[in-house]
Amino acid sequence: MKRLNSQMQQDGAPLELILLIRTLLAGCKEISFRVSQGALAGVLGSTLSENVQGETQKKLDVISNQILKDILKESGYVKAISSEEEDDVVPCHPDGKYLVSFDPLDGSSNTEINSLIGTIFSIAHAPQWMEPDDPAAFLQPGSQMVAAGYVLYGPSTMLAMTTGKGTHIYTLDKTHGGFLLTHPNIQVPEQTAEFSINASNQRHWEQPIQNYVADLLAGTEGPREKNYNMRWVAAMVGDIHRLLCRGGIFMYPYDKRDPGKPGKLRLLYEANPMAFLMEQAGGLASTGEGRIMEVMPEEIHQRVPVIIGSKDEVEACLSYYD
Ligand SMILES: O=P(O)(O)OC[C@H]1O[C@](O)(COP(=O)(O)O)[C@@H](O)[C@@H]1O
Ligand SMILES: [Mg+2]
Ligand SMILES: [Mg+2]
Repeated sequence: MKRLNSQMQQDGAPLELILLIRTLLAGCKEISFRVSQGALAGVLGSTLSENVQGETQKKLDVISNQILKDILKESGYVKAISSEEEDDVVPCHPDGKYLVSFDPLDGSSNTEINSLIGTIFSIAHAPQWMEPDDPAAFLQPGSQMVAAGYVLYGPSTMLAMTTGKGTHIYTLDKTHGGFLLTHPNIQVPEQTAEFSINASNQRHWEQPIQNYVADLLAGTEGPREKNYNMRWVAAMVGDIHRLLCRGGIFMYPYDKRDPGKPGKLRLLYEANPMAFLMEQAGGLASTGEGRIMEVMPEEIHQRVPVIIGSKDEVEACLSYYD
């Protein structure tokens, strides 16, 4: 079975990017071990401190963030980091060629119930003019990413990654510690009968999503003339993994609760990397108004609405916005 290294070489990734990704994944392997220890490691539960987004941090969030930060700072390949768990940009090496954005632990409320969680990351070039502590360099559209992916900590630890030449899924062989290519060049089915949305927010949704979901729920008696099933992992990383494996549509739409928060998910380290993976697998990723990867970020923790998944179904959803 092919190893991660040879697939990245075959896809034409430059050596320094390959070395950076290997470093990042060494951190993820350590997170995978910590996560698998669960309550035994004494790492679960809340620290009762709040992160920049006002959510209570779980200890594993803090630990995962520290692991990735330390390993990337020491590597020399990275000029600066932006992380869900850091208020500001973290300066690294002045000569580092890359910028890394990550959500160290996505779906962290799932840690308490031993359910799916993961790390999401995106990598872009660091401009030469940039000072390592300057957040401005992170404000580039997702179309500038050179690599993106996630590591899913489930019954097995899996990596989904793209360097712009297709999306590949690897499985961590825990006997020797390497990621092996188990699902090369995946293609998301264009059609689906499965959708994911947190329906408890329904009263807050904007009208196009209200109308679209109502038509899905109407099943064979409605205009879509087919019955849909619903799935919700409560961790974007788990929902997107299901979509990559068998298709579907995932939505965290704009809702009317707080005009300052256009959606829940963060552009740099949640929406953009998932959009890159999805597009490279033949799917689509939109805000409802345009392609996620073309959104120009205004700040590093910016939130965006997300409509992502099987091509025909995302297009059907977007037709409600016309
Ligand atoms: O079920 P909810 O509360 O609507 O939120 C679920 C969403 O929140 C998130 O967990 C946010 O990620 P974090 O755990 O990194 O804050 C997404 O992964 C997920 O899709
Ligand atoms: Mg998250
Ligand atoms: Mg998180």
